[in-house]
Amino acid sequence: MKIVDARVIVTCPGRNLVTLKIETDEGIYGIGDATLNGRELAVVAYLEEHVAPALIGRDPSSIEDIWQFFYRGAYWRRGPVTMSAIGAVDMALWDIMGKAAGMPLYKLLGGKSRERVMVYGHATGHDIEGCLEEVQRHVDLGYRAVRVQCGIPGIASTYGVAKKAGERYEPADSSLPSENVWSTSKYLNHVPKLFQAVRERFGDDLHILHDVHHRLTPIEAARLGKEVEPYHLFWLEDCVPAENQSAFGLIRQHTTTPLAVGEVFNSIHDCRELIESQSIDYIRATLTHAGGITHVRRIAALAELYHVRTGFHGPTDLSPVCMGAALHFDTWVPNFGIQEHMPHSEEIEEVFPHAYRFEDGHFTPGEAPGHGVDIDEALAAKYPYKRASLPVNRLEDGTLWHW
Ligand SMILES: O=C(O)C(=O)C[C@H](O)[C@H](O)CO
Ligand SMILES: [Mg+2]
Repeated sequence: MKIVDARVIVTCPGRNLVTLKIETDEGIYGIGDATLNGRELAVVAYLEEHVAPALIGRDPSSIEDIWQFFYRGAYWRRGPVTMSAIGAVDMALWDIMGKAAGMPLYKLLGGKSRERVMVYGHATGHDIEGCLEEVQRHVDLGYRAVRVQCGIPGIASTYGVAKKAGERYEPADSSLPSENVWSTSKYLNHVPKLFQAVRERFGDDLHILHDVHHRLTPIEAARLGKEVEPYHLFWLEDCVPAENQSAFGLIRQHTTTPLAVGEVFNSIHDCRELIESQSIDYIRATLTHAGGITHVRRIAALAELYHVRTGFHGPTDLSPVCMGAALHFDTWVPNFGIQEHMPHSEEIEEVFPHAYRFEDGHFTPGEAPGHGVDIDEALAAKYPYKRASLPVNRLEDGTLWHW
Protein backbone atom coordinates (compact mmCIF):
# COMPACT_ATOMS: atom_id res chain seq x y z
CA MET A 1 0.00 0.00 0.00
CA LYS A 2 1.26 3.50 -0.83
CA ILE A 3 0.18 6.99 0.18
CA VAL A 4 -1.02 8.89 -2.89
CA ASP A 5 -2.47 12.05 -1.39
CA ALA A 6 -2.42 14.08 1.84
CA ARG A 7 -4.72 17.10 2.19
CA VAL A 8 -5.61 19.53 4.94
CA ILE A 9 -9.29 20.41 5.47
CA VAL A 10 -10.11 23.51 7.52
CA THR A 11 -13.70 24.00 8.60
CA CYS A 12 -15.48 26.28 11.07
CA PRO A 13 -18.89 24.82 12.03
CA GLY A 14 -19.00 27.12 15.06
CA ARG A 15 -15.27 26.82 15.75
CA ASN A 16 -12.16 26.19 13.66
CA LEU A 17 -11.15 22.56 13.21
CA VAL A 18 -8.23 21.25 11.14
CA THR A 19 -8.21 17.73 9.68
CA LEU A 20 -5.51 15.89 7.74
CA LYS A 21 -6.77 13.32 5.24
CA ILE A 22 -4.29 10.74 3.92
CA GLU A 23 -5.33 8.62 0.92
CA THR A 24 -3.77 5.40 -0.36
CA ASP A 25 -3.57 3.66 -3.73
CA GLU A 26 -5.92 0.96 -2.37
CA GLY A 27 -8.76 3.41 -1.82
CA ILE A 28 -8.41 3.30 1.99
CA TYR A 29 -8.02 6.68 3.68
CA GLY A 30 -7.40 7.86 7.21
CA ILE A 31 -7.98 11.16 8.99
CA GLY A 32 -6.19 12.92 11.86
CA ASP A 33 -7.01 15.97 13.96
CA ALA A 34 -4.50 18.86 13.73
CA THR A 35 -6.43 21.57 15.58
CA LEU A 36 -4.37 23.96 17.72
CA ASN A 37 -6.85 26.44 19.16
CA GLY A 38 -6.11 30.05 18.18
CA ARG A 39 -3.06 29.01 16.08
CA GLU A 40 -4.82 26.78 13.54
CA LEU A 41 -3.25 28.13 10.35
CA ALA A 42 0.29 27.72 11.70
CA VAL A 43 -0.29 23.94 11.73
CA VAL A 44 -2.02 24.08 8.33
CA ALA A 45 1.06 25.77 6.79
CA TYR A 46 3.40 23.28 8.52
CA LEU A 47 1.42 20.33 7.17
CA GLU A 48 0.93 21.67 3.65
CA GLU A 49 4.47 22.89 3.11
CA HIS A 50 6.62 20.48 5.10
CA VAL A 51 4.68 17.27 5.75
CA ALA A 52 2.10 16.41 3.07
CA PRO A 53 4.57 16.43 0.11
CA ALA A 54 6.98 14.16 2.04
CA LEU A 55 4.23 11.60 2.73
CA ILE A 56 3.56 10.77 -0.91
CA GLY A 57 4.83 7.35 -1.96
CA ARG A 58 5.43 6.10 1.62
CA ASP A 59 4.02 2.84 3.00
CA PRO A 60 1.32 3.85 5.54
CA SER A 61 2.10 0.78 7.67
CA SER A 62 5.54 2.25 8.52
CA ILE A 63 3.93 4.22 11.34
CA GLU A 64 6.98 4.29 13.62
CA ASP A 65 9.41 5.18 10.83
CA ILE A 66 7.15 7.97 9.56
CA TRP A 67 6.87 9.33 13.12
CA GLN A 68 10.67 9.31 13.52
CA PHE A 69 11.11 10.85 10.04
CA PHE A 70 8.99 13.89 10.93
CA TYR A 71 10.29 14.19 14.52
CA ARG A 72 14.03 13.69 14.03
CA GLY A 73 13.94 14.82 10.44
CA ALA A 74 12.56 18.27 11.27
CA TYR A 75 15.76 19.01 13.22
CA TRP A 76 13.66 21.59 15.15
CA ARG A 77 12.08 19.16 17.59
CA ARG A 78 8.96 19.44 19.74
CA GLY A 79 6.66 22.44 20.16
CA PRO A 80 2.86 22.48 19.73
CA VAL A 81 2.86 23.23 15.99
CA THR A 82 5.30 20.46 15.03
CA MET A 83 3.80 17.93 17.42
CA SER A 84 0.19 18.65 16.33
CA ALA A 85 1.22 18.13 12.72
CA ILE A 86 2.95 14.85 13.60
CA GLY A 87 -0.03 13.89 15.78
CA ALA A 88 -2.43 14.29 12.84
CA VAL A 89 -0.26 12.16 10.54
CA ASP A 90 0.04 9.46 13.19
CA MET A 91 -3.71 9.36 13.93
CA ALA A 92 -4.50 9.11 10.21
CA LEU A 93 -2.01 6.26 9.71
CA TRP A 94 -3.42 4.23 12.63
CA ASP A 95 -6.87 4.85 11.13
CA ILE A 96 -5.69 3.48 7.76
CA MET A 97 -4.11 0.41 9.35
CA GLY A 98 -7.25 -0.28 11.38
CA LYS A 99 -9.36 -0.08 8.22
CA ALA A 100 -6.88 -2.28 6.31
CA ALA A 101 -7.02 -4.90 9.09
CA GLY A 102 -10.81 -4.54 9.48
CA MET A 103 -10.26 -3.85 13.20
CA PRO A 104 -11.22 -1.07 15.58
CA LEU A 105 -8.15 0.80 16.78
CA TYR A 106 -8.38 -0.44 20.37
CA LYS A 107 -7.80 -3.99 19.12
CA LEU A 108 -4.66 -2.97 17.22
CA LEU A 109 -3.36 -1.35 20.40
CA GLY A 110 -3.77 -4.51 22.46
CA GLY A 111 -7.48 -4.94 23.05
CA LYS A 112 -9.94 -3.90 25.73
CA SER A 113 -8.73 -3.22 29.25
CA ARG A 114 -12.24 -2.06 30.22
CA GLU A 115 -15.80 -2.24 28.91
CA ARG A 116 -16.37 1.52 28.89
CA VAL A 117 -14.61 4.79 29.51
CA MET A 118 -15.62 7.11 32.36
CA VAL A 119 -15.81 10.74 31.28
CA TYR A 120 -16.23 13.99 33.16
CA GLY A 121 -18.50 16.78 31.97
CA HIS A 122 -18.32 20.51 32.63
CA ALA A 123 -20.72 22.26 35.02
CA THR A 124 -20.40 26.03 35.05
CA GLY A 125 -22.43 28.82 36.62
CA HIS A 126 -22.15 32.53 37.26
CA ASP A 127 -22.55 31.72 40.93
CA ILE A 128 -22.50 28.62 43.12
CA GLU A 129 -26.27 28.03 42.81
CA GLY A 130 -26.08 28.23 39.00
CA CYS A 131 -23.21 25.74 38.99
CA LEU A 132 -25.13 23.34 41.27
CA GLU A 133 -28.03 23.35 38.78
CA GLU A 134 -25.60 22.38 36.05
CA VAL A 135 -24.12 19.62 38.22
CA GLN A 136 -27.66 18.30 38.69
CA ARG A 137 -28.21 18.33 34.92
CA HIS A 138 -25.03 16.27 34.46
CA VAL A 139 -25.98 13.84 37.22
CA ASP A 140 -29.38 13.41 35.52
CA LEU A 141 -27.56 12.58 32.28
CA GLY A 142 -25.64 9.84 34.11
CA TYR A 143 -22.26 11.51 34.62
CA ARG A 144 -20.28 10.09 37.58
CA ALA A 145 -17.68 12.87 37.38
CA VAL A 146 -18.17 16.60 36.88
CA ARG A 147 -15.74 19.49 36.57
CA VAL A 148 -17.10 22.47 38.51
CA GLN A 149 -16.26 26.12 37.75
CA CYS A 150 -18.15 29.19 38.94
CA GLY A 151 -17.98 32.96 38.69
CA ILE A 152 -15.97 34.73 41.38
CA PRO A 153 -17.64 37.72 43.14
CA GLY A 154 -15.85 40.92 42.14
CA ILE A 155 -14.34 39.46 38.92
CA ALA A 156 -16.28 40.27 35.74
CA SER A 157 -15.55 37.02 33.93
CA THR A 158 -13.52 33.96 34.73
CA TYR A 159 -12.16 30.84 33.08
CA GLY A 160 -14.61 28.06 32.36
CA VAL A 161 -17.83 30.02 32.92
CA ALA A 162 -20.16 30.34 29.92
CA LYS A 163 -21.40 33.85 29.07
CA LYS A 164 -25.07 32.89 29.56
CA ALA A 165 -26.56 30.06 31.64
CA GLY A 166 -26.94 26.87 29.60
CA GLU A 167 -24.63 28.14 26.81
CA ARG A 168 -21.47 26.32 25.76
CA TYR A 169 -18.23 27.80 27.14
CA GLU A 170 -16.10 28.98 24.24
CA PRO A 171 -12.93 30.81 25.30
CA ALA A 172 -11.77 31.72 21.75
CA ASP A 173 -14.54 34.33 21.72
CA SER A 174 -13.13 37.08 19.52
CA SER A 175 -10.95 37.66 16.47
CA LEU A 176 -8.17 39.26 18.54
CA PRO A 177 -7.66 38.28 22.21
CA SER A 178 -10.28 39.67 24.58
CA GLU A 179 -8.93 40.89 27.93
CA ASN A 180 -10.06 39.39 31.24
CA VAL A 181 -9.25 40.57 34.76
CA TRP A 182 -8.00 38.19 37.44
CA SER A 183 -7.69 38.35 41.22
CA THR A 184 -6.01 35.42 42.95
CA SER A 185 -7.12 36.52 46.42
CA LYS A 186 -10.81 36.79 45.41
CA TYR A 187 -10.59 33.37 43.75
CA LEU A 188 -8.89 31.68 46.70
CA ASN A 189 -11.39 33.12 49.15
CA HIS A 190 -14.38 31.92 47.13
CA VAL A 191 -13.71 28.67 45.32
CA PRO A 192 -13.55 26.30 48.37
CA LYS A 193 -17.20 27.26 49.06
CA LEU A 194 -18.15 25.81 45.67
CA PHE A 195 -16.69 22.39 46.49
CA GLN A 196 -18.31 22.43 49.92
CA ALA A 197 -21.71 23.18 48.35
CA VAL A 198 -21.31 20.40 45.76
CA ARG A 199 -20.44 17.84 48.45
CA GLU A 200 -23.34 18.97 50.66
CA ARG A 201 -25.86 18.72 47.79
CA PHE A 202 -24.57 15.61 45.98
CA GLY A 203 -22.91 13.52 48.69
CA ASP A 204 -19.61 11.64 48.63
CA ASP A 205 -19.86 9.48 45.51
CA LEU A 206 -19.81 12.10 42.77
CA HIS A 207 -16.29 12.77 41.45
CA ILE A 208 -15.54 16.50 41.57
CA LEU A 209 -12.83 18.01 39.36
CA HIS A 210 -11.63 21.61 39.06
CA ASP A 211 -9.36 23.48 36.64
CA VAL A 212 -7.30 26.36 38.05
CA HIS A 213 -6.01 27.06 34.53
CA HIS A 214 -2.41 27.88 35.47
CA ARG A 215 -3.17 30.93 37.62
CA LEU A 216 -1.57 30.37 41.02
CA THR A 217 1.95 30.43 42.42
CA PRO A 218 3.18 27.18 44.01
CA ILE A 219 2.53 28.31 47.58
CA GLU A 220 -0.97 29.56 46.66
CA ALA A 221 -1.67 26.21 45.00
CA ALA A 222 -0.43 24.45 48.15
CA ARG A 223 -2.86 26.54 50.24
CA LEU A 224 -5.78 25.71 47.95
CA GLY A 225 -4.96 21.99 47.80
CA LYS A 226 -4.73 21.83 51.59
CA GLU A 227 -7.90 23.80 52.21
CA VAL A 228 -10.05 21.68 49.90
CA GLU A 229 -8.84 18.29 51.18
CA PRO A 230 -12.10 17.68 53.13
CA TYR A 231 -14.04 17.75 49.81
CA HIS A 232 -11.97 14.93 48.27
CA LEU A 233 -11.51 16.29 44.76
CA PHE A 234 -10.84 13.74 42.03
CA TRP A 235 -8.23 16.25 40.84
CA LEU A 236 -7.06 19.84 40.91
CA GLU A 237 -5.91 20.68 37.40
CA ASP A 238 -3.13 22.99 36.19
CA CYS A 239 -2.84 24.75 39.53
CA VAL A 240 0.39 26.48 38.42
CA PRO A 241 2.00 26.97 35.01
CA ALA A 242 4.13 23.86 34.48
CA GLU A 243 7.29 25.22 32.88
CA ASN A 244 8.92 25.08 36.30
CA GLN A 245 8.27 21.44 37.09
CA SER A 246 10.05 21.34 40.44
CA ALA A 247 7.30 23.70 41.70
CA PHE A 248 5.01 20.67 41.88
CA GLY A 249 7.29 19.15 44.51
CA LEU A 250 6.55 22.12 46.74
CA ILE A 251 2.78 21.77 46.25
CA ARG A 252 2.98 18.05 46.90
CA GLN A 253 4.71 18.54 50.26
CA HIS A 254 1.63 20.35 51.53
CA THR A 255 -1.40 18.54 50.19
CA THR A 256 -2.94 15.16 49.42
CA THR A 257 -5.34 16.67 46.85
CA PRO A 258 -4.60 14.78 43.59
CA LEU A 259 -2.94 16.89 40.89
CA ALA A 260 -3.49 16.78 37.13
CA VAL A 261 -1.39 18.54 34.53
CA GLY A 262 -0.28 18.39 30.93
CA GLU A 263 -2.91 19.64 28.46
CA VAL A 264 -0.35 22.10 27.02
CA PHE A 265 2.46 19.51 26.96
CA ASN A 266 3.52 18.13 23.62
CA SER A 267 6.24 15.60 24.35
CA ILE A 268 7.38 13.01 26.87
CA HIS A 269 10.15 15.41 27.87
CA ASP A 270 7.54 17.86 29.20
CA CYS A 271 6.07 15.08 31.36
CA ARG A 272 9.17 13.16 32.47
CA GLU A 273 10.30 15.12 35.53
CA LEU A 274 6.77 15.44 36.91
CA ILE A 275 6.10 11.73 36.47
CA GLU A 276 9.44 10.43 37.72
CA SER A 277 9.33 12.64 40.81
CA GLN A 278 5.79 11.39 41.49
CA SER A 279 4.62 14.98 41.77
CA ILE A 280 1.39 14.42 39.84
CA ASP A 281 -1.43 11.87 39.72
CA TYR A 282 -2.92 12.36 36.23
CA ILE A 283 -1.24 13.21 32.94
CA ARG A 284 -3.41 15.14 30.46
CA ALA A 285 -1.23 15.30 27.32
CA THR A 286 -3.42 14.06 24.48
CA LEU A 287 -3.13 12.62 21.00
CA THR A 288 -3.46 15.73 18.82
CA HIS A 289 -1.00 17.99 20.60
CA ALA A 290 1.49 15.37 21.78
CA GLY A 291 2.47 13.58 18.60
CA GLY A 292 -0.37 11.10 18.19
CA ILE A 293 -0.92 7.56 19.42
CA THR A 294 2.70 6.53 18.83
CA HIS A 295 4.07 9.16 21.21
CA VAL A 296 1.33 9.32 23.84
CA ARG A 297 1.65 5.55 24.18
CA ARG A 298 5.22 6.14 25.41
CA ILE A 299 4.06 8.80 27.85
CA ALA A 300 1.40 6.44 29.25
CA ALA A 301 3.92 3.61 29.62
CA LEU A 302 6.30 5.87 31.57
CA ALA A 303 3.41 7.13 33.71
CA GLU A 304 2.32 3.59 34.57
CA LEU A 305 5.66 2.92 36.30
CA TYR A 306 4.95 5.78 38.72
CA HIS A 307 1.24 5.19 39.45
CA VAL A 308 0.27 8.14 37.26
CA ARG A 309 -2.94 7.63 35.29
CA THR A 310 -4.21 9.20 32.08
CA GLY A 311 -6.82 11.96 32.07
CA PHE A 312 -6.82 13.16 28.48
CA HIS A 313 -7.67 16.70 27.51
CA GLY A 314 -11.00 16.68 25.63
CA PRO A 315 -12.35 20.19 25.07
CA THR A 316 -14.39 21.16 22.00
CA ASP A 317 -11.27 22.68 20.47
CA LEU A 318 -10.12 19.13 19.78
CA SER A 319 -12.22 17.70 16.96
CA PRO A 320 -14.34 14.52 17.12
CA VAL A 321 -11.42 12.84 15.31
CA CYS A 322 -9.21 13.28 18.39
CA MET A 323 -12.11 12.29 20.66
CA GLY A 324 -12.71 9.07 18.70
CA ALA A 325 -9.03 8.09 18.66
CA ALA A 326 -8.67 9.00 22.35
CA LEU A 327 -11.63 6.77 23.29
CA HIS A 328 -9.94 3.79 21.61
CA PHE A 329 -6.73 4.60 23.46
CA ASP A 330 -8.66 4.95 26.75
CA THR A 331 -10.33 1.58 26.15
CA TRP A 332 -6.93 -0.08 25.83
CA VAL A 333 -4.48 1.82 28.06
CA PRO A 334 -3.87 -0.11 31.31
CA ASN A 335 -3.38 3.00 33.48
CA PHE A 336 -6.54 4.84 32.41
CA GLY A 337 -7.93 7.38 34.86
CA ILE A 338 -10.67 9.44 33.23
CA GLN A 339 -11.46 11.22 29.92
CA GLU A 340 -12.61 14.83 29.59
CA HIS A 341 -15.78 15.33 27.56
CA MET A 342 -17.23 18.59 26.30
CA PRO A 343 -20.06 17.85 23.86
CA HIS A 344 -19.54 19.22 20.34
CA SER A 345 -22.31 21.25 18.70
CA GLU A 346 -24.81 19.56 16.38
CA GLU A 347 -23.14 21.24 13.37
CA ILE A 348 -19.77 19.73 14.30
CA GLU A 349 -21.30 16.30 14.91
CA GLU A 350 -22.81 16.43 11.40
CA VAL A 351 -19.49 17.32 9.77
CA PHE A 352 -17.75 14.47 11.66
CA PRO A 353 -19.97 11.34 11.73
CA HIS A 354 -18.60 8.95 14.35
CA ALA A 355 -19.00 5.50 15.87
CA TYR A 356 -18.43 6.50 19.52
CA ARG A 357 -21.44 6.64 21.83
CA PHE A 358 -22.29 8.15 25.23
CA GLU A 359 -24.34 6.19 27.71
CA ASP A 360 -24.71 6.49 31.45
CA GLY A 361 -21.67 8.71 32.12
CA HIS A 362 -19.39 6.60 29.94
CA PHE A 363 -18.29 6.31 26.32
CA THR A 364 -17.65 3.32 24.13
CA PRO A 365 -15.51 3.82 21.00
CA GLY A 366 -17.62 1.62 18.70
CA GLU A 367 -16.54 -1.32 16.56
CA ALA A 368 -15.96 0.47 13.24
CA PRO A 369 -12.52 -0.26 11.75
CA GLY A 370 -9.88 2.39 12.53
CA HIS A 371 -10.81 5.16 14.96
CA GLY A 372 -14.38 5.25 13.64
CA VAL A 373 -14.60 8.98 12.83
CA ASP A 374 -15.13 10.35 9.32
CA ILE A 375 -15.45 13.80 7.74
CA ASP A 376 -18.21 14.98 5.40
CA GLU A 377 -16.05 17.14 3.15
CA ALA A 378 -18.93 18.73 1.23
CA LEU A 379 -20.52 19.87 4.48
CA ALA A 380 -17.16 20.98 5.92
CA ALA A 381 -16.66 23.24 2.88
CA LYS A 382 -19.79 25.20 3.80
CA TYR A 383 -18.10 26.54 6.96
CA PRO A 384 -15.09 28.74 6.06
CA TYR A 385 -12.26 29.53 8.51
CA LYS A 386 -12.87 32.45 10.86
CA ARG A 387 -9.99 33.86 12.92
CA ALA A 388 -10.57 33.36 16.66
CA SER A 389 -8.15 33.98 19.53
CA LEU A 390 -7.93 32.82 23.13
CA PRO A 391 -8.22 35.59 25.75
CA VAL A 392 -5.46 37.13 27.85
CA ASN A 393 -5.64 37.84 31.57
CA ARG A 394 -4.54 40.93 33.51
CA LEU A 395 -4.32 41.45 37.25
CA GLU A 396 -6.45 44.25 38.65
CA ASP A 397 -3.48 46.65 38.35
CA GLY A 398 -3.04 45.85 34.65
CA THR A 399 -0.14 43.36 34.90
CA LEU A 400 -0.39 40.68 32.22
CA TRP A 401 -1.04 37.31 33.92
CA HIS A 402 -1.47 33.66 32.91
CA TRP A 403 -4.78 32.93 31.21
O1 LIG B 1 -10.49 21.55 28.92
C1 LIG B 1 -9.68 22.09 29.67
O2 LIG B 1 -9.32 21.61 30.74
C2 LIG B 1 -9.09 23.37 29.26
O3 LIG B 1 -8.34 23.92 30.04
C3 LIG B 1 -9.44 23.87 27.93
C4 LIG B 1 -8.47 24.92 27.41
O4 LIG B 1 -8.78 26.17 27.98
C5 LIG B 1 -8.61 25.01 25.91
O5 LIG B 1 -8.28 23.76 25.36
C6 LIG B 1 -7.73 26.09 25.32
O6 LIG B 1 -7.80 26.01 23.93
MG1 LIG C 1 -7.64 22.51 31.53
